[in-house]
Amino acid sequence: MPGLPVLDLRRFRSGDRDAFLDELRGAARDVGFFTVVGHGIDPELTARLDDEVRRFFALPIDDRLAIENTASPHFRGYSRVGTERTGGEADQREQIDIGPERAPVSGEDRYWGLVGPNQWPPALPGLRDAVLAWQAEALRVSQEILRALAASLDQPEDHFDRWFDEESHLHLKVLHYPGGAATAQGVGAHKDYGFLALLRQDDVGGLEVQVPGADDWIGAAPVPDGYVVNIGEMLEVATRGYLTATRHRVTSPPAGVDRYSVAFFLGPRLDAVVEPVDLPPELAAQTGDWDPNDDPDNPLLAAYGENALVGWLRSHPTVAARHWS
Ligand SMILES: O=C(O)CCC(=O)C(=O)O
Ligand SMILES: [Fe+2]
Repeated sequence: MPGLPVLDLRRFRSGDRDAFLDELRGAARDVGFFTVVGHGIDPELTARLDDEVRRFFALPIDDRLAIENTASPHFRGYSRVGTERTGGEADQREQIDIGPERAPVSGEDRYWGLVGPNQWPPALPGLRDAVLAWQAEALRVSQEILRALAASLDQPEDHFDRWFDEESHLHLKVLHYPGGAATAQGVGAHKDYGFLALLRQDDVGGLEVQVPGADDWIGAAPVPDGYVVNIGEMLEVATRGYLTATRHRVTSPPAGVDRYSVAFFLGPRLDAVVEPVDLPPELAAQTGDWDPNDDPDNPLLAAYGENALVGWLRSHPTVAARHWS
């Protein structure tokens, strides 16, 4: 089974830059997924993160439920196996949703209600530190990848930078997929919103990607110290479909095997409205008749915040009913 393309990020700042950008553009268009090595994230930091994540999911259920997301109008905190839904079906994973550490704000548009504090587990004080340190590194690496993508489309490197100030809507998920779950749907098929996602996965496997134009799914095989990167819907919109937000899913591990992952989503400011990238003519000629609203179940809306909120309301109905009705 072919895996994902592997790209060494160090080539972006080297004499090999042009060849790297060609490969990056090809991977981001043809697959929408690739594995990045040469990212510079300290393996000791990653090991500390992995350790805290495993400890969290090993806590007694009451300690996990102490930060249940139903207490948070901002969709932050823990959710039990089966409570998150994708494609109308329960996902067989438990998780913590974490966002930027900020106080609530008010604003005319309802999506400002997504801004607010995180919940951290009192029973595991080390988790906060490890997650926030890793989040800063994930932000650094994903912004570097976004700059490389901009350059690969013949734009100035800093083309997207203005959306990513201190109010950017970053999102991180700490995930556990238990083995032998009630169904094979670890997480159902979906695309990610935002610009990019960066994923730390263990060596179990189970992430599968539906390459555009193909019906079958390919496994995103784990690469030691590699991070899986995928294109989000905002980048697909911004490039009129030149870059591809690819559908993906996770199949539950077999009985007796647990899978852990941490996903980081690079989201812009909530009020960011994506403007089309002025693609060079030879790339624009390949976008054809792309239509942002061709999927009626998943309309791509103009303001990022509205797009994000629709996703949250759909995937967490209990939080939606309690805080957003
Ligand atoms: O856990 C994974 O490997 C992927 C998770 C994912 O796709 C998501 O949460 O959006
Ligand atoms: Fe995803």
